[in-house]
Amino acid sequence: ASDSDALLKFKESLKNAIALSDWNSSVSPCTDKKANWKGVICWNGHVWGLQLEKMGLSGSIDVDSLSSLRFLRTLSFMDNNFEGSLPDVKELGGLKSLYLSNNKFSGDIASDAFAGMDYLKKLHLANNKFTGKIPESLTYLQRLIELRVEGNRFDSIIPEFHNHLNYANFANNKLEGKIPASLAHFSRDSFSGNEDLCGAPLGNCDTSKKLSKLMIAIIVIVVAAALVAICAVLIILHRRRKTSLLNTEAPLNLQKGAAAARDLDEDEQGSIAGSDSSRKSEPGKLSFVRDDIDRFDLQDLLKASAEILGSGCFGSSYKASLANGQMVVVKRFKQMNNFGREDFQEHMRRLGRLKHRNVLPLVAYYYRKEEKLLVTDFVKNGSLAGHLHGNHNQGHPSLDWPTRLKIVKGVTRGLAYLYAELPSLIVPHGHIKSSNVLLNESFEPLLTDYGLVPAINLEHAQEYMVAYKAPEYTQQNRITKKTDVWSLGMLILEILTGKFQASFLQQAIECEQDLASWVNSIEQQEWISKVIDHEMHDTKNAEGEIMKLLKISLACTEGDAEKRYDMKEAAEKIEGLKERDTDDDFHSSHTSDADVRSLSDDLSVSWNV
Ligand SMILES: Nc1ncnc2c1ncn2[C@@H]1O[C@H](COP(=O)(O)OP(=O)(O)OP(=O)(O)O)[C@@H](O)[C@H]1O
Repeated sequence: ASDSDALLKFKESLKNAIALSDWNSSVSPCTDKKANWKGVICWNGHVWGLQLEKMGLSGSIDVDSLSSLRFLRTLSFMDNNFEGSLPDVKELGGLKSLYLSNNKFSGDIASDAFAGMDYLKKLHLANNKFTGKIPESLTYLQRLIELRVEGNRFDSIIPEFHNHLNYANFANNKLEGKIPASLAHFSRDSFSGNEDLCGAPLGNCDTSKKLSKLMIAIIVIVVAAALVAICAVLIILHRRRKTSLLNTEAPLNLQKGAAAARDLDEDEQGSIAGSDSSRKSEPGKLSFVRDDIDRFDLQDLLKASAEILGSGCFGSSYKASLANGQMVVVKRFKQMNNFGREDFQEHMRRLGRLKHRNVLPLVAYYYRKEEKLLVTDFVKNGSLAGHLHGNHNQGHPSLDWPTRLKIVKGVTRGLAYLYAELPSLIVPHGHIKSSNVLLNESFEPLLTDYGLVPAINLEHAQEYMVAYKAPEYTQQNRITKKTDVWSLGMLILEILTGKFQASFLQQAIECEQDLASWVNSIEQQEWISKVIDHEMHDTKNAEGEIMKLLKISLACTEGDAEKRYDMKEAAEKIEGLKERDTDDDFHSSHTSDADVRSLSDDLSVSWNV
């Protein structure tokens, strides 16, 4: 069967495959390197990979159909809703990488589940509900270099690995016993959250620890038994008293709604504060950080008709239409426990005070220990990502150069404002990417998801947030005041090339270069013909300015942070750009950075960083 038939058959077994609506037999999935179907990665006209992430997919994974894709080397189904046992992946013997993290797969994995997968280099099974033993067959895959199984329910001991893993993560399972010597060089984080694991890099496996645990267990049982006895006595006394009152009392009416609201607020203990931290508890209330909008409460949100906008790396975002016609977006954050309640409220109020035409204001928040909600206005024109990579398939015109320049300038002004207003944050934005740039009716950009790095659990932030994809983090484990500038540069490259920076997804497909290295690998004379997005029509009299912006974006994405522009320089250069080349610099496509015009009059930010 052709690749097209195989994929269409594979799609039949998926549920909720709305995102794959462009998969149809009228066009083949691949033309040479170019993929015509969403989520398909092509090589020489063949399907080389599938990257079906964050699509809300469920159903079953039809491995049989995939096995007829002869060139299939990489598969990712991360961040979906797949359930049930691990698919029979060993049928796909040519796979080099397999990413199944963040689904709901469950059950034991057969010991030979990966037998014969001799090309497998990377395997991610994290954050599912797998149980039982870590499959033995993994330990013999000679090419395996990266293994992530954290956040499951694997138990028993970790087997000895006979291969050379560069990275492994077993954290947050129920593993026990001594860590095998072959894995002892990994960091403690790779094993944390397994109570009964011991040996390097964790503590010694001494028996006294086991004994003291036993003692603690005995004490706990004795204390619990005593408490039960006391409670029993109290209940008997209370019942006696109650029977005497029953004759006079009206029947108790437990309203369902009230009970539900209490459930939702069970850890609130009535202490959600509003904009005034001293305000008394108001369970079930949203905390508003702005005064200029009509208030609504959590119940209104729960009752509103809601539409899921997408699931990002923190949780899902919903558009809610309130009874009064107001439309808001509610974003749920699960991994946001870095701050205690007080500090969280303080931080939200700080973000709530921000006011700039290119910064989407926070409207309200809701605090629970396990989950936070952030509420913003709904922005009708959607995200820049949608306009760059999706909408024109659905009949929307692509963005022209003047609009792209306007967006770049707006984003830069918004970012410069965040730098000025949040000087204590190393990365005042921290998560700049095209889905976090929303466009209003006149295509003025609005930054969202800013200022959140300090609130997000560090491990989660390190894995998913854009700031942590910067070279200074990947190479030297640090982020700096210039890190957001790198993200800005990457965003500008995406805007100019129309290409998506794949490494911003949880995993970079192996052959994918980053955009900056790709542009750098091409001769400058060829940039206009090869690099810039041809959907950006009518660029004839603007090529000089486009070249300048490309150079600025490369200076912003410079790998060596020392040499990289700082925010002030980047903003000045960008402000200097014009929609059209003037006569003077019409032939300036090879001008040096020094020629790029500097400080413009309308740079209105005060620099206090
Ligand atoms: N206020 C808003 N108005 C309109 N669309 C929005 C709004 N906020 C988010 N969106 C869109 O909803 C979708 C889901 O957003 P969400 O923030 O949950 O995920 P994301 O931006 O894709 O990833 P991440 O969680 O990493 O930020 C995105 O396409 C985003 O552009």
